[in-house]
Order: sequence, then C-alpha cells, then structure tokens
Amino acid sequence: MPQPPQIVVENLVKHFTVSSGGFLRRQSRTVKALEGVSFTIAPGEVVGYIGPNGAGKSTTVKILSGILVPDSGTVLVSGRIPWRERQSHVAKIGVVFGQRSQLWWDLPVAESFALLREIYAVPEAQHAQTQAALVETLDIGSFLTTPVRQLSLGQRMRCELAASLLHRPEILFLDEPTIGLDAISKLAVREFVARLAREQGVTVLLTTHDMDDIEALCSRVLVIANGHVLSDGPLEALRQQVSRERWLVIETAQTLPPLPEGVAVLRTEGERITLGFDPERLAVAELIARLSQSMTIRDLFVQNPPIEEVIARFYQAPLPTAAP
Ligand SMILES: Nc1ncnc2c1ncn2[C@@H]1O[C@H](COP(=O)(O)OP(=O)(O)OP(=O)(O)O)[C@@H](O)[C@H]1O
Repeated sequence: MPQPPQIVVENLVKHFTVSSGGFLRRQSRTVKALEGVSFTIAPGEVVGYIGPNGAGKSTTVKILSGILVPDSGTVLVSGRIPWRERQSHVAKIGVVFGQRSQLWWDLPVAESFALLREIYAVPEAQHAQTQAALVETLDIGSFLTTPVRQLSLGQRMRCELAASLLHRPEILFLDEPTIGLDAISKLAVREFVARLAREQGVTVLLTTHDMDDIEALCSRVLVIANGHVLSDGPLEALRQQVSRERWLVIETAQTLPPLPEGVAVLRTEGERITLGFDPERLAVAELIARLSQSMTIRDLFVQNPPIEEVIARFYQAPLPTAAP
C-alpha cells in the first residue's frame, strides 16, 4: 500500500514587493516567486528540486522550513504547518543552505555542536551517541576543535551536514549542498546523503544546479521555473519528454560521407565526431551500417545526451502562460 505523503504542498503562492529607484522616484514592483506550486513527498523519498536561477526553489524551501510565510496555499509537513508550529517543526527537520552557515564562525566546531544540543534540547546521552556516529561517517574528528572560519569549504560542509542531523530529524532540506566543493568532497557528500536515506529512511528534498547530484541521489525530480512546477517524475522520464535524441560517437581519420536525413554533426574534436540522431527514425545499427559502407570507423559508442543538455533544453522550452 502506498504510504501517505509526509510533505503536502498545495497551490503555494508567494510574491515579494521590491522597491527600486532613489528616494524621490521610488517605485515598487512585484516579484512572483511562487505562482501555485503543488507537490507531495512520501516518507523516505529523495526528491531533486531543480530549476533555473530565480525559479522559486529557495523560496519553497524557506516556506517548508518555516522561515517564510506564503501569501496563500497550504503546506503540511508531517501534519504540521511549518510557520505556525515553528518550534515543534524545526525539531523534526534539518536544513543545510550551502551558501550560508548554521555554525558559529569563531567557535570550534564541537562548541557549535554543543550549542545546537541546547537549542534543540537533545538529551546528553543521545547527543553524544548521534555526534559520535556523525563524526565517524563524515570523518570530521580531526577538526572538531578548529574554529569554523579556518575550515576548508569541504570540511565545513561536512560539519554543516552533521550539525543539521544532530537532533535526528526525519526530513532534511538541502539547498545546494555541493556548491563550490571539489570532486572528492562532492562524492563524499553524495555518498553520505544516499546512506542517510537508505539506512535511516530520512526524507530528502535536494535543491541543486548540479545534475550529478541529481543523478546520484534522486529517484524523482521536480522541475520549477517562474514559480510553476513544470515537471514531476523520474529523471529518465524528463529526458524522454525533452528529446528522444541519442548520440553516436565515432572515431575516424576520414571525412564523413553525406549523412542520412535527420542525423546531425553535433561536435568534432580531433578524430572524434559526435552525431545526433533519433533512434525511432533511424535505428542505430542502420546508421552504423550506412556510415561503414563509405568510411573506416576505428571505434564507436552510443550514448544519451548528457543530462545537463537535456535540462538546459527543457528550461529553454516555452513556459506555460501564467493565468491573468
Ligand atoms: N526576500 C526577497 N525579496 C524580494 N525578492 C525575492 C526575495 N527572495 C526571493 N526573491 C525573488 O523571488 C524569485 C525566486 O527566488 P528564489 O531564491 O526562490 O529562486 P531560486 O530558484 O532559489 O534561484 P537560484 O537558483 O538562483 O538560487 C527571484 O526572482 C528572487 O529575486
């Protein structure tokens, strides 16, 4: 039986009024950050929340975590209205904003952790146990006594993750958790989040511009643009919605013969040529056979277009017109 949703968002609307101009010619305009956003998330799901800059992602996360109040619409997180029941709500959620720190800049990491224990009123024994487990899995033991401002970004992000989980939340909101990290730190963060969801059933809503984060972690992706949800489903479904195109990459020292209709050269790098084609119009075996008739191919492989390209095309597609 499907589980009842843990997060229910219905018709969320949030507008901001921003003033511009000088003291005398002051003007104000309305920024429509969210224009009727709805979705549900089941317990234990790991959902990617993606969209171009300014789409409304952070605004959604701020409302879900009780920081912002929407103009209209309803939100229930484990049956709670986040901005009404803020205290009991924050005790059950963890939040990491990659661009901001929840740690005290001048204090050693361990002291920040101790302060968080007090803020969340976590019993000492439970705190010690959770902290020990987090220190081990995130490998942050060697800099617990270092002031936060002296940590590298990768070290700090691992501490942020630990800080957000010390009170054992059932839901984790991650806003750009891998931004600016090197490849190894990104992998460490991804692996940690995957384990958290798998082993402890923590629900994760992950906002990111990094498609590798999405591919590594999310069984489902919500796409938002201009305050509207444009798509909701597995990444593969999104790919198919945008294009059936596949790529044939060939290596050859020769020049290409005239190509069959519907096949295009996408890029040429030295002796490596990437062709785009629609497998429903022309089967890959047929394409290879036709090319091989008039040239020698040294190596070849077929691949899907990188997900970044798929998403970029999706963002460029015409947006639904807003209701007047
Ligand atoms: N406090 C605010 N005051 C005025 N406008 C705001 C405020 N917060 C957000 N906005 C505007 O609302 C829109 C949505 O912003 P939001 O931060 O939710 O986007 P985002 O999808 O998180 O973008 P990014 O990927 O760039 O982080 C933007 O146009 C932004 O400028």
